[in-house]
Amino acid sequence: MPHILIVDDEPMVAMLLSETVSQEGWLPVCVHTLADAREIIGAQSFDVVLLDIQLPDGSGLDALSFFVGVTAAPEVLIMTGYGHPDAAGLALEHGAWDYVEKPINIKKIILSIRRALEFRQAKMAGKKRHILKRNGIVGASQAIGECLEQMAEAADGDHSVLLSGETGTGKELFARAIHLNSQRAESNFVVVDCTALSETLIESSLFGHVKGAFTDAGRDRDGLIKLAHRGTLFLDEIGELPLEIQKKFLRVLEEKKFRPVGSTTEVKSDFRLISATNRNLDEMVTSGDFRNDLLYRVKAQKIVLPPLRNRREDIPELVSHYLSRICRRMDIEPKTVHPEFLQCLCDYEWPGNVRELVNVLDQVVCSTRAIPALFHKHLPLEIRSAVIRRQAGVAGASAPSSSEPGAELFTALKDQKMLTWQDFRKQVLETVEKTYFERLLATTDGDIGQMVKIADMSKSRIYGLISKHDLTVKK
Ligand SMILES: Nc1ncnc2c1ncn2[C@@H]1O[C@H](COP(=O)(O)OP(=O)(O)OP(=O)(O)O)[C@@H](O)[C@H]1O
Repeated sequence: MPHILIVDDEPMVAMLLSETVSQEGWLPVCVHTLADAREIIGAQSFDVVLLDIQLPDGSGLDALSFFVGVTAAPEVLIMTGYGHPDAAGLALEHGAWDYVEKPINIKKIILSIRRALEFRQAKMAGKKRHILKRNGIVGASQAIGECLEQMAEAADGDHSVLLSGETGTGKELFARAIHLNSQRAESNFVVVDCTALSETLIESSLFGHVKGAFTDAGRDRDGLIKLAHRGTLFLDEIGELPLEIQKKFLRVLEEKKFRPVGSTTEVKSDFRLISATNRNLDEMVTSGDFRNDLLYRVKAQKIVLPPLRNRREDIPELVSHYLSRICRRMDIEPKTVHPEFLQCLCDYEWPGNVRELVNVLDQVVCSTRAIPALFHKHLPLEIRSAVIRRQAGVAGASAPSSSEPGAELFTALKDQKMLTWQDFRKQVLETVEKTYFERLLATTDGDIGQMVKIADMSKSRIYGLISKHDLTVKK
């Protein structure tokens, strides 16, 4: 039910308006000062405000910018004294929906409120359309935010989109999200895995065939392109399409019609194309393995999905999202996660990106079904040792000269003052970590932007390590 705020200091006018509004089935609230209006609008949302100009604590006109500036701002109807055309014009210029002159003509004001409500409904419906369905895309990093913006832009249009990125970065997930948010969402999303189609089958899979077109063609069959009519065709790993098929597919893209294998008649399909690749198609064009004219057609918009190691700050959210999902699926209690477990996941390089992370979590949950808390030792050995090797790589890079922290540990080793391997490793890593961040601070003069770039780590993690070792920029 629409909520109407009436701001008028004349009790008779306020009462009359309130009764009229109620009779229309709308909910009125009356206040007599600007201060009260400001207070109530901060606490409750209204669809329309009927605002008098002359109020005991100021001018409605001056307060107009406040009303039209609040979140989910109401439509404002200014009530002016008779013969104040300037005030009416000013009100409209400053964002009022309409103005009515006093003394109030009930019919006129009801009509104006109705129109304001209709306009508002249409405006809200338009806004709702643009609220993105994330389709399970997790992450709040700047990199993912930029991809979501590009996804929204793609969903708004009907042009071809090329998604590129390493394996497991979410190309198919984003392709589905574009489709779901597009005007084609009600029709099919047809996936064509170009790596899974054999060269002999690819043509009939894409274009369909008629009965008798080849030995096994016992009946007519529609191809995937036809299935995508009015919907979206998703060509996964488009770089794998044989050159001969690329040529035929280019024609389909240009003319939106094609001939099924063995047929003499052309078939039409109105589909939107989204393609994905983890190969460099520009290089494939140079080497003659991909047609330039096709590339030009498939990448009206290109979205590059970042590898997980470049957005490590999303790892904790991904872990929590997938852990609860996996536990739900396996019908087991949710698990808690020890900081060291999470740290190790954040430090790993993730060559297989989110897919690899999901598989690792699956593996961990399977092997710890009855254990409620996950620790570092529950992670697969290859992940733990890869992280250690990576950190030791950093250690190697900052190989200790005798004047640097860390050097004494190596000297200790040379001098045969042996520690246990655990203690030695821990000390080396701690010292090397400190040395690395000391150097990083000195090299960048404490510029966090540069540190993020050089270390390839998130701001929060860098700040965390700097504070752990109590470091400051050395002048
Ligand atoms: N940002 C993300 N948020 C949540 N899940 C993600 C995200 N990115 C990828 N995934 C998950 O990772 C797995 C792999 O994603 P997807 O298949 O979309 O990757 P891809 O880039 O198409 O991989 P490939 O190139 O190997 O086909 C899926 O389970 C997907 O749901």
